[in-house]
Amino acid sequence: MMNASLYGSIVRPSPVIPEHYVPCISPRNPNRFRKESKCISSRLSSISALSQELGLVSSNDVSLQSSVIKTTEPVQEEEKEEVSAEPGIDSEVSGITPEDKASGSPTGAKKKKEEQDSYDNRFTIRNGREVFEEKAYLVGVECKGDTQYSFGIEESIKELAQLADTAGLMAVGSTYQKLSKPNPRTYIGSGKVSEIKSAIHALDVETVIFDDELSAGQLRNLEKTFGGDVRVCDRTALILDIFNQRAATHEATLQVALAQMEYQLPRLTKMWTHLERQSGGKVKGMGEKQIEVDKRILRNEIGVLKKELESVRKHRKQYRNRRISVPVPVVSLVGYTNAGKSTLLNQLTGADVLAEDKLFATLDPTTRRVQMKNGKEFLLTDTVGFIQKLPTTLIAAFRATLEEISESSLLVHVVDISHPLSEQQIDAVDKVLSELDVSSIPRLMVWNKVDKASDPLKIRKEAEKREDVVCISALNGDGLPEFCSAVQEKLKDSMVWVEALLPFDKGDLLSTIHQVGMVEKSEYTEEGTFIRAHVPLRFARLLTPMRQLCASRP
Ligand SMILES: Nc1nc2c(ncn2[C@@H]2O[C@H](COP(=O)(O)OP(=O)(O)OP(=O)(O)O)[C@@H](O)[C@H]2O)c(=O)[nH]1
Ligand SMILES: [Mg+2]
Repeated sequence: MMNASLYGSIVRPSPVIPEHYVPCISPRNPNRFRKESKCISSRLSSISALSQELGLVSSNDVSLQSSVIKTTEPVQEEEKEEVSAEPGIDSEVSGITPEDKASGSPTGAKKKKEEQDSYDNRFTIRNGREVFEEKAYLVGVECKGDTQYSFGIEESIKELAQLADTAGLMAVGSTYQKLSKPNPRTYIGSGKVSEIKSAIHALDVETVIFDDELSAGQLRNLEKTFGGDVRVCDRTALILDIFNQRAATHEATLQVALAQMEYQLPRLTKMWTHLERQSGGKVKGMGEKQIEVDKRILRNEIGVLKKELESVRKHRKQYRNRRISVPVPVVSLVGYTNAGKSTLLNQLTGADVLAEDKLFATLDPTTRRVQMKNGKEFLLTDTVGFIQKLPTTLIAAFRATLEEISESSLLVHVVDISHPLSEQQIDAVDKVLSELDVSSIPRLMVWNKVDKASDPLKIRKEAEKREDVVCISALNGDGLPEFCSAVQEKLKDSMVWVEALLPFDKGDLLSTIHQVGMVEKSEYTEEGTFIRAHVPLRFARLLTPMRQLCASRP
């Protein structure tokens, strides 16, 4: 069974794959089994399990030999290499050698016991599930002249560590490299590969996480070089894994499962490696056949998932259409993950959306009605947070959910202004928004967490100078009345100006106009009530006959 862990770790079975197909095995300890263990890597577990179930390859048949490191690939130009370790962690080789561990001496036995104890302590509860806290080593590359991302490499790796923590991994060290372009075989240069290999042994690393998306070949080459039981994954797989852990609704689960499978499809090369290794590299043809079978299974699964998603979305659309028939403007909260969107929704509506200091706390949109003191109201929708280098597969998978955003009357961009990288986070959010069809929707920017900023006064003064910025503290409620007024003002931008004469029997309509529109004049006449107001576009259509009535008024 031990070799099953080779296939990467454990993902919750996709909705279409029966649970018993997916082996849940604690890494590096064949005696520990966890049924719903949710460890890193969205790679291959379900597929390999399926293949085994079908008798295509047996995990028991796969023998693991410790791989010999051969870094024969051409050396990539390495302009500057820098190593950093997490605070308190030395990325140099530590005192304990594998030989010590294996020794049967009394100190060896004591060490072994300590190791077992610390191993046991690494099972923690994340997102309501027990996960094994794998030791992860983080690797980044800064490409010279790459202006695509405004985050610096160190900042990006810090964020990767946060993502790893959210996923339930323990980052034990990190390193990065500045290159003119990534190495096509191993992403990083061969010198850096060797350095990471040393760190893996010294720190007992189980997973190496790269800050950028790796190709199938790069993943395979790195795994081969690092050795059989070290997992290699990238930022995308990590984010997918977090989403997989966090998905709470049927639709989110389906979306994430689909994104994971689409991510896996071009990376299905693992079987080939195993089969090749199994018989001394002479079964290439057979391995390729195997991959084709796997790919076919995966494509079928993707087809089934897409169909299921379609039917779930139909239901949601019907619900949304029902909501649209009520002419209350919809305001969507967008922003970087952890900016405080859910906290704001909770404060304004008394909702109970999970808000916590972790990345991607929210995956599903939640909509609640906000009733203001002046009787006006609007609907507020909380959405999934964005992040720099957001995988395109994920944007595509969540497109339907994000459609909520494109149908809203106003976008409120929530910014964590206390964050040292708030400017960069704003850029990253704008970048994602530019990929969605929302450029015509008015926007309002909210600087949140002013209470946490080092100089709140300076921030407030800066905000005053700018148009469309409101300072708030969603946590303690500061600035929320100003926020609601700013929303009202902004909503005007998406409304149309009407003058209409409402017959007296249309009293309901009149009170709705007062509720959702901005009435400037309301005058009783002999024929009915004459009003001048800004109203939502959908509502203006309802008023068309009365507007004509007004136009024909002498
Ligand atoms: N000090 C302070 N903390 C805040 C404020 N608003 C939110 N927070 C904290 O920031 C963390 C993230 O808040 P969330 O509301 O979950 O953030 P989010 O934008 O919904 O995050 P995702 O769902 O991950 O995209 C939580 O620990 C909140 O308590 C604020 O105004 N001041
Ligand atoms: Mg949230």
